[in-house]
Amino acid sequence: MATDKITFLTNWHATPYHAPLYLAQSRGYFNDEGLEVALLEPNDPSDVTEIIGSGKVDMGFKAMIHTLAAKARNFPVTSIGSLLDEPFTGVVYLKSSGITTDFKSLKGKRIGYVGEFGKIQIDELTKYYGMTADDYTAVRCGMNVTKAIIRGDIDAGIGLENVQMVELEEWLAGQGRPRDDVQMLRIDQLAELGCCCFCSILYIANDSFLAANQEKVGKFMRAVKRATDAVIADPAGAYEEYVDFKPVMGTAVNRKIFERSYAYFSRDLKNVARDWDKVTRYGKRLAVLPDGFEPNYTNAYLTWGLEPDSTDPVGDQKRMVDLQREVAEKGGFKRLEVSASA
Ligand SMILES: Cc1ncc(COP(=O)(O)O)c(C=O)c1O
Repeated sequence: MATDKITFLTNWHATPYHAPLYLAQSRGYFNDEGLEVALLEPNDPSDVTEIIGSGKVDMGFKAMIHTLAAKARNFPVTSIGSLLDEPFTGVVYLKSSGITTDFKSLKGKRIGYVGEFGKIQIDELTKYYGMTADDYTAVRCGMNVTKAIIRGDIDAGIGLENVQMVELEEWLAGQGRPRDDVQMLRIDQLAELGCCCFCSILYIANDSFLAANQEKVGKFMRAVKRATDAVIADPAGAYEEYVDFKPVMGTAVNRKIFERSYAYFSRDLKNVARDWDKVTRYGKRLAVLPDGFEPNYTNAYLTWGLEPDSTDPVGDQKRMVDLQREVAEKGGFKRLEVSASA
């Protein structure tokens, strides 16, 4: 039996930064485009590209590095747009762990990672800091990195500034401890990448599905763009609707995660060519991608005006640090005005 429904697998269990996807469903934006969409959640985030690449599911969300690696491993997928642009990712630790801003302080520590690539990234970094992969213990944690830090099972773990850091900040506050006891060693800075684009979260599609359903995919992207516009225009209202649809979003921690994710939403959903070039080079450096590998993305399904690329991506990152610090301290919804050429 066949179904006309588009199946869509998220990169993580339902999380606050998935708001545009769920809003497109709850407001009927998919239906307005004549689409029916089944939204699915993984239990192991490392399954996602394999499931989509093998055609068991049509579309989904995944980070850039995983999307590139999927193609290299013969799970053919293509990114057709961006959900989150460059959310800061790194080794998240509590000051009490003895870890400092010096990478070498990871020596002898237990570092949690989600699925696979976190370990590959840390292993590669150890070389630059005169260490080897045996100088620390890598612990695979799946979606439980925050819990493992709280339980003391690991000394630090790979996470996002707008998710795991927020969870730990709120846990610390609940214990009467200062929120800034949680810190991050940013992987992009340690690896001198100049952007956190390897962790940009993308809309991806199975290549055969894409080839056979171009019009449908264009409609899908129109629906999520409409929802993204709605989230950016009225984040508080959009979030209330998300809570109605997914009651688990209604916690204080999830509201904070949403505030901290707001600045990272891509407004035009564009795949940024410069970022793909950088991460393709990084993937080759990590030996995850072969020489001559061509990145798998297209903006062909984004049928609205795309914004010009930023003229100062490094400056944008610095301003983003300040903006996120302000949001962490004061709350609210703030976005960066990106410096773009006219
Ligand atoms: C968003 C995101 N999650 C998780 C990871 C860690 O990768 P893995 O889940 O394969 O360990 C990365 C690595 O870049 C990432 O960008």
